Parts: sequence; structure tokens; C-alpha cells
Amino acid sequence: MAGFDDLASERSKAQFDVEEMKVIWAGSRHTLEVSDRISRLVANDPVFRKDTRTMLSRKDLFKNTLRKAAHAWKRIIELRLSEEEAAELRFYVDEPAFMDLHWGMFIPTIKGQGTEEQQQKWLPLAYKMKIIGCYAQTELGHGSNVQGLETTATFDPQTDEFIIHSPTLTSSKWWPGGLGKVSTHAVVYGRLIIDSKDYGVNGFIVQLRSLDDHLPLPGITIGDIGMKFGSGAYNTMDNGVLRFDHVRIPRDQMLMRVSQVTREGKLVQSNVPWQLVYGTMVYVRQKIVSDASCALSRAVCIATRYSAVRRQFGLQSNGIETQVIDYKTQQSRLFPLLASAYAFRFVGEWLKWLYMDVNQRLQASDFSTLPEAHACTAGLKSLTTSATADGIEECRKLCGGHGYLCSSGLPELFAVYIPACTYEGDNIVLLLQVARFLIKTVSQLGSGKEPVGTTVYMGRVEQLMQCHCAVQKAEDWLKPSVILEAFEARSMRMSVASAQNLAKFDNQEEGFLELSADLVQAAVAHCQLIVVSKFIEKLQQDIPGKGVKGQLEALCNIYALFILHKHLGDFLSTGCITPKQASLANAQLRSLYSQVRPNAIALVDAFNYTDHYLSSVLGRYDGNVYPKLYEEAWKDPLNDSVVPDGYQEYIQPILKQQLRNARL
Ligand SMILES: CCCCC/C=C\C/C=C\C/C=C\C/C=C\C/C=C/C(=O)SCCNC(=O)CCNC(=O)[C@H](O)C(C)(C)COP(=O)(O)OP(=O)(O)OC[C@H]1O[C@@H](n2cnc3c(N)ncnc32)[C@H](O)[C@@H]1OP(=O)(O)O
Ligand SMILES: Cc1cc2nc3c(=O)[nH]c(=O)nc-3n(C[C@H](O)[C@H](O)[C@H](O)COP(=O)(O)OP(=O)(O)OC[C@H]3O[C@@H](n4cnc5c(N)ncnc54)[C@H](O)[C@@H]3O)c2cc1C
Repeated sequence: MAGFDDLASERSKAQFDVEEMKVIWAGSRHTLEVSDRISRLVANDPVFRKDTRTMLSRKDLFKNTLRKAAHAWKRIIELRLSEEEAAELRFYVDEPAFMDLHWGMFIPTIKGQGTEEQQQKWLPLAYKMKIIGCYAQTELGHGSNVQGLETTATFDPQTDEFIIHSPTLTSSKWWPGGLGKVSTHAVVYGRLIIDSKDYGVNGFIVQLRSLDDHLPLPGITIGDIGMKFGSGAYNTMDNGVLRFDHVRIPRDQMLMRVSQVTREGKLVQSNVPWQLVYGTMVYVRQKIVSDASCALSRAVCIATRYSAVRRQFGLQSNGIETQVIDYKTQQSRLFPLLASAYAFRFVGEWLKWLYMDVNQRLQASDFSTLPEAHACTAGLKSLTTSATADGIEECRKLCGGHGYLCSSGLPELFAVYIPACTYEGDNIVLLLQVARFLIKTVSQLGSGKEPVGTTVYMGRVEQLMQCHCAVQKAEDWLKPSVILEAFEARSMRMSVASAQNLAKFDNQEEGFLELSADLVQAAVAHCQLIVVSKFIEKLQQDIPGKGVKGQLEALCNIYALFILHKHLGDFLSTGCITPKQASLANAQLRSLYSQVRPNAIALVDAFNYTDHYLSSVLGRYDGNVYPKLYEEAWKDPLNDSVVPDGYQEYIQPILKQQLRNARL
């Protein structure tokens, strides 16, 4: 049987220790053990089946999600899972649901923006799920522009309460996940008003529904905002609409870590920067970067396995056609995505460390690294989600016609993933934040304030503005120092050029708007440099296992040279490399594809995904694609009857020419 033999033979060709690569991918032996155990637990539980998801009506789909969420919670309690194991379980259930927002945003917001007392009051309730919360920031009229939110929270000194109100239609909360049908509570972002004075946006804990009968509390209008892109996909989530009509909450339900309102109605600022009100977004953006590597690797795993099973043209002497993975065009589309999945994994690991480091510093009242953390999380969220969304679609095309079938798993993965380019900050809006940070850094060069963190390279501005790439032969592109210098020089020169163009404007804000398309490109260049440099740093660590390091080096070089090839215009126009060096990079890239080819299947096996998680007939571990595709087709409800419903009303009249006769 084609698929079985092909994948078994591919696995036997691997030139590295797959089990050790699994550890590298997971992050540690411990993480691998947990994710392996929990993913199998989910895969073997019939309640967590997902094969009918794309065929259910919205109501059935949603109820099914509630059933799975309740079952997941039951299993977490029964098995006494740790926080880490519970998070893995929710991940492998693989169905967007209110739980994600409760654990992923509501709880972290209270932890990050609540005082000690507020945490003590609310967190035990939330941890035990006695209340279910969501994150209600975006409104019908404003999402990106957080300072433009219109919901008001007016302090009433008579009663020691805030009055939460939606003064306009556009102030309706719109989009929060989990809000539409499930959440009992929300962190609501609104304008703090004291004595008619507007103190800007702050977070407030507001109860939305009765804990007895789930009905909305007085003054609250609430519902789901309707069907979203794709079948199944993100429609398991109850993204909601919410309006307040003078709803009163006690004063102590304003999240008061950043600023406090006293009983007398005085606003007291603590020593933490006001931007901490945006802290949850930084946290989630960091998580989204790790998640990008999961989504991309999943699509790549499906496309790689299928490319080894699928054969078209080129009869060989043994009468067998060519595996499509052997076509150079297939490799040049697929392998950069494989390399990107690994690259995003490692940059995600680093970003997690950076976030933890910033948090520790915040506890010690050191706020110096917050701007960098904001720029890195915003930029990398943007870069990785855009590349992943495009990459999933490319994987669908790499699977030819069968990729368009829901049973390939790719359409639903695409539909569920693409909003990541929008939520937690529109990707362009976020890149503009990075650009501001870069322009600020460039403007401070020579002022005595040394660039830090990921902008340290900008301290070598004179060298980077003048350096010439030393590549003379294709293999020179394998040197990390050569790659790094090319990426640093490109980013430096693009930032400096943008800063110089900006300086020509009398009004900096106007200049920023005018040059924003170029600024976005400079931000992309900086973020790509971060990804490349973190991959190179990863390779400097001790990497055990036969051949593992060699494979990772090849993937790192593929990622870097693919980006160089894709953005050749930047590298050439800024004079970082010559056309001859560009063509040597291309030659090296081709040679790297040949190096990865025999290891491709093993490299995707190292993700250690179960067939349940992949939910793809094309990406099955055993490669048994054709019989399963055939079998799946017959499961479609349209095939329940041989003659379709509607035959007599709509097909038969055409065939019998009754419709035509009626018109004549
Ligand atoms: C199904 C797959 C799920 C994958 C996820 C996996 C795990 C995640 C875990 C849990 C979550 C579960 C599911 C996730 C799915 C969906 C949930 C979605 C939720 C949401 O979308 S919530 C809403 C998010 N909204 C936004 O992101 C809005 C975007 N806008 C902004 O962030 C800002 O308002 C802005 C664009 C940055 C504002 O710009 P601007 O007006 O210029 O700035 P100011 O507000 O005036 O501030 C200027 C000042 O402040 C600095 N700044 C800005 N933001 C931050 C920040 N976050 N941290 C620190 N500093 C910040 C800025 O740099 C300026 O500084 P200056 O020094 O220059 O003054
Ligand atoms: C599936 C999903 C789940 C979500 N979950 C939540 C949630 O749980 N809680 C919550 O509060 N919100 C949630 N959101 C809302 C989300 O955070 C916002 O949609 C997002 O921040 C983008 O804001 P917007 O919709 O206002 O886009 P807009 O800002 O209106 O963007 C429209 C266009 O304008 C461009 N644009 C906007 N501003 C600028 C600028 N300054 N310069 C250049 N171009 C600009 C953008 O690039 C984009 O092309 C969710 C959204 C989705 C899709």
C-alpha cells in the first residue's frame, strides 16, 4: 500500500535522532512527557472527537463545545491535573471556547492589574470556576484605538460605587470571546470619570449574569455577535455584544494596581507605569507567538506527510511515479515553512523568557525593559501570525485538490487561525508600534543612552551603515556571523533611512503617517532579525542527540536565506549585499533543501502530534491516505441517501423539461 510503505521508508532514511529532536521541540524532557501523555489522553477520549465539527449547525456546534468544556473540566478535577497539565489538556481539546478567555485573559488580568486584596478575593473563585470571566475591551466603534473607548465608569461618592454605562451604540462591547452566552463576569475596560474629569481607560470587574439562573443582571444587554468565517472553526466561540445601562458596581471592583480611587474620590497613582493597564495584551501576544509555531507546524506536518505519499508524473524505471516532495518547487515552498515552524518555536521560547524577566523586574519596581517587551511582543506577534496564516494557506495548496477538503484539516485550521492576525492587535497597527520604538532608538543614538536588548546592534551604527558582505562562495552563507551581519545591516539601514526621511517633516506625527508603509517594512526587518538571531543563539546551546544539531543548523540557514531571498529588494537596495551574493545565497538554499529532503518526515514526526490533534486524513501518521479519503467521503450527510432531498422539486422538473415547458 503506497502510503504505508512511503512513510516507513522515509522514516528509515532519517539522519538524526528523532526522539532527541522531540525533546528540543517540546522544550524539555518534562514538557515532552506531559504533552505526550495529555495529548494521548485527549485522543483516546470519545467525548473529544472532532470529526463532525464542520457539519454541525451553529447551535449544535456550540452545545457540543459546552459539552467538551464541561468534560475537560471534569477530567481536570478527577485526575487532579496540575496547572501545566490542565493547560495542555485544553490545548489538545483543540476547540476555541470560553475557557481560553477565562484562563488566558480574565485570570491573568486580575493577577496583573489587581491589588493583593483583589487577587485574594477574585482568584480563588476564578480558579475553582465558581465564576467564569472574559476580557471586554473592544467596542463596536473602537478596537485598535484603546484610548478611544467610550464606555464610562463614573465614580459616585454618595454610594461609593462606579456607574458603568454605554453612552452610544458604538460604545457597545463587541467581540469579547466567552461573553456572548457563557461568562458570568468580565473585566470591562472603560473611561474612569471622577467629578466630571476623564482619567482615561481602566479595567473594572463587572458581574454580568446571575449565578443562579444565568440571566443578565439588571441594566445589562448581552448576546452573541453572529457567525464568523468558515464552518466549525472559531464559531465554537461565543464572541459577544454587551451594553450597560447605568450598572452600579462597588468601588473596590476597579482594578487598582496601577491607580487607586479613594473613598473620597481622589485618584492616587502608584509607582507603576500606566501602560500596565495594557499588560494582559503583552502577556497574550507572547503566548500567541508560541501558538503560531503550533499552528504552522501542524499544517506543515500534514503537507509534508502528504507530499511524501502523493505521486504524480515521472514514471521511474520501477514503474512508480515521483513523490511530489521530490519536486524542487514543492521543496522550495514547503521547507521554508518547516524551517519557519522551528524558528517560531525558538523565538517563542525566548519571548516567554523575556516576559518572565520583565515581570520579575516589575515586581522589583524596575520598569526599564517594559518598552522593549512591548515592542518585541507586538512585533513578533505580528510577524509570526502573518507568516503562519499565509503558511497554512500555502500548505493547503501544496496538498493540491485534496487540501481543499475539510477532511484534510487545512480549511478549518486556516479559518480558525487567521483572526490571530487581527485579535490582540491588528498586525499593521502593532508593527507601527515597533517602528515608533525603532525611530526612538535611532534618535537616541549618540546621546549617551545605549540601545539595549534586541536593539543592541544599533549601537554599532557606524559599522553597520558601511559594512560590505564578505560572501565569495555559496558556503560562506552558512556562517552565522555573515548572516547576522547582513540582517543587522539591512535593519539598521532601513531604520536610519526612515528616521532621516522623518526628520524632513516639520510635524513628526504627520511624517509618521506619511511614511508609515516604509516604517512597517523597517519594523518587519527588525523582527526578522530577532527571529534569525534567536535561532542562531539556540544553536549555541548544548544540543544532544545524533545529527540533531546539524538538522537545526540546516533549518536555521533555510529560514535566514529564504527571508533574504523573499526580501531581496531590501538587501540589495540598502547595499547590504551584491546581486552576485544574492545568487550565491539562492544556490546555497537549493543545496540546503537537498540536505533536508531525506529528513523531512522525521522532522515533522518530531512535533509528536497525534492523529487526533492533526485531524487530517492527509497528515495521518501511517500515510494511509487514499482508503481513508474514500471512507470519509461516504460519511458526508449528503451521502445518507442515494437520491438527494430536493430531487423531486428541483432536479426532476429540469430533466423532464417541465420548467422549460412552463415558461414557453
Ligand atoms: C485559537 C487560538 C488561540 C491562540 C492563543 C494562544 C494562547 C493565548 C492564551 C489565551 C487567550 C485565548 C485566546 C486568544 C484569542 C483571542 C482573544 C483576543 C483578545 C483580544 O483581542 S483583546 C483586545 C486586544 N486589543 C488590542 O490589542 C488593541 C490594540 N491596540 C493597542 O494595543 C494600543 O492601544 C496601541 C495601538 C498600542 C495604542 O497606540 P497609541 O495610541 O499610539 O498609544 P497610547 O495608548 O497612547 O500609548 C502610548 C505609549 O504606551 C506604549 N504602549 C502601548 N501599548 C503598550 C503595552 N501593551 N505595553 C507597554 N507599553 C505600551 C507605547 O509604546 C507608547 O509609549 P511611549 O513611550 O512611546 O509614549
Ligand atoms: C476572533 C476575534 C476574537 C476577539 N476577541 C476579543 C476579546 O476577547 N476581547 C476583546 O476585547 N476584543 C477581542 N477582539 C477584538 C480585536 O482585538 C480587535 O478586532 C482588534 O484589536 C482590531 O481592532 P479593530 O477591529 O478596531 O480594527 P481597526 O482598527 O478598525 O482596523 C481596520 C483597519 O484599519 C487599519 N488601521 C487601524 N488603525 C490604524 C493606524 N493607526 N494606522 C494604520 N492603519 C490602521 C488596520 O490595519 C486595519 O486594516 C477579537 C477579535 C476577533 C476577530
